[in-house]
Amino acid sequence: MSDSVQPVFTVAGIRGIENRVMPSADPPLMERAGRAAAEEAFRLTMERPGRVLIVCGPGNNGGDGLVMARRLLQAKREVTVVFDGDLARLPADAAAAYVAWRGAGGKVETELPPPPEEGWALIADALFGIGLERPLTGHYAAWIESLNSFNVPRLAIDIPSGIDADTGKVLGTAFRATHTLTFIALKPGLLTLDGPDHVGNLIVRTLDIDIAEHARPPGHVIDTTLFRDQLKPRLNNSHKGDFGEVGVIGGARGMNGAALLAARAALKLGAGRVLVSLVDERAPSVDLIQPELMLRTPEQVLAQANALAVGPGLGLDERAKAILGEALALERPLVLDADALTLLAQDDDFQRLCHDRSAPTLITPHPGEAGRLLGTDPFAVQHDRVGAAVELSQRYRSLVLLKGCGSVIALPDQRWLINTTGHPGMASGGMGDVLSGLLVALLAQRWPAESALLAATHLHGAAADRLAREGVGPIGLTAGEVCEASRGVFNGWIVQANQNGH
Ligand SMILES: NC(=O)C1=CN([C@@H]2O[C@H](COP(=O)(O)OP(=O)(O)OC[C@H]3O[C@@H](n4cnc5c(N)ncnc54)[C@H](O)[C@@H]3O)[C@@H](O)[C@H]2O)[C@@H](O)CC1
Ligand SMILES: Nc1ncnc2c1ncn2[C@@H]1O[C@H](COP(=O)(O)OP(=O)(O)O)[C@@H](O)[C@H]1O
Ligand SMILES: [K+]
Repeated sequence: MSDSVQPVFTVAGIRGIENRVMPSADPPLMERAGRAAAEEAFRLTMERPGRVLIVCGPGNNGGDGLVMARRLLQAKREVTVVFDGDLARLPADAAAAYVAWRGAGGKVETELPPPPEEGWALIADALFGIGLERPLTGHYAAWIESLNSFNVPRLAIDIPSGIDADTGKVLGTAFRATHTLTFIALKPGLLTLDGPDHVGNLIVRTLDIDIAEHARPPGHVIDTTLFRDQLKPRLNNSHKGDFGEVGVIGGARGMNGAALLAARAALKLGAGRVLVSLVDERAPSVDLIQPELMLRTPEQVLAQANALAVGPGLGLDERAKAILGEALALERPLVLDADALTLLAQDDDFQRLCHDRSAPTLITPHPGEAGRLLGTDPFAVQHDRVGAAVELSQRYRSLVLLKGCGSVIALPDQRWLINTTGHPGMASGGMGDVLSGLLVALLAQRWPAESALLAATHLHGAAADRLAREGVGPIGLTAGEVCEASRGVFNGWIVQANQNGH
């Protein structure tokens, strides 16, 4: 894994690093964290200096806030600290931070005071960090609701209070930050589910810890360096046979478009030839918008394609089952999406076939499909997206993409990655079909399965992000537009990856 790729740690992993580093850390980690938070406060209030409100909780997150407060006070800034915890039960570092704050002449409020006449210059949330262990209720919840109502910069220390650091779930209520300064490394909860709606601009401060020296990260954030080796310009002396033959099977009655979208996406991402089978006897025999596509029977597609995507709009009938069975028996890279996943979830024989394959299987469920595949429901999946993706990968011996806000990829060796491209404008019909098409195009071009899944996932979101920047969406963005834009983004990546002689 390249050094520049951002590591992601669960709470257990962060605690492990803390335990190894803390005993000999000089200056202590809390001093470093508080100083980093004070620096961020200076930056955020540069244009509008004024009184900073820091709300501190009963654990070490509160300690970070108290160090931050002391640093600001020592720099002659006006600071209001709110803390109503039990001094006797403060952890040692936080208790020391409290004593130092009082020693520096700092005062402590036990209730949220009204803002000064000119308003708060900044609100810092140091209530709860990675130690949150149950939903916020009572006065803490009321404080958070009140803090969220101020239209000023709102800085979360380590993680917005109320967000579960491992899952991104809101526990009760959660601070809505404009900025989050997180320590040591990223946590999954900042990147997936409700996290992204609460963190604002995300800043990581490692606190001068060389993480690689202390732990192997279980997760990473996807970026283009992870598949840069595959981003090669084509040789001049190439022909279409070099770029594979994609097969897409789906598109039952009323769902023709799903398979056509996937097939068009495969074409736009450079597959040499794209065969598509619409399992609807009355389907057209040509795609007049994209006549380059070759419409064939399922049998022809299964026989010919060197990588297959099965499922978009496939339906759930006997014919669909027969096609899925045959596709699983072929030792070629296989993307299963949509109805193929529902069929897989229902049938032990399919599951056995899937488990025994030696060619890569890539499954791309949304939380509903993932729930079926795991025998649970979408709520259980969303409750722990990373855990669900890893479990799916193990159970189905597949590479898994669990879609949604902060898509999670899990690999059979238990590594996982989170994708940060994309936006809620993508929550519209056909988006997943386009992703399947992008993915199968890379597989047909003989990309390794892992690189193909990372690249297609990242590209799909990056294309949607580019469109939104250009005013195409987020609202009203269509899957077909993402398909078109993916081509441009991908070609740009190839140019970029091959500059400077790489
Ligand atoms: N341990 C260390 O040395 C360092 C810790 N750091 C900070 O410390 C944080 C973790 O500290 P802690 O482990 O003390 O955890 P927190 O400060 O996040 O919170 C733990 C405290 O909150 C209570 N609590 C949890 N959920 C609650 C709820 N819903 N309602 C009311 N009380 C609740 C717990 O009983 C405990 O007293 C990190 O997020 C980071 O900000 C940093 O200073 C870096 C170094
Ligand atoms: N809120 C969101 N943020 C980021 N990406 C999203 C969001 N909602 C949907 N997407 C992406 O859009 C795609 C939707 O796929 P899917 O649910 O299978 O749609 P469909 O079944 O209509 O094809 C996935 O890649 C998903 O990750
Ligand atoms: K916090």
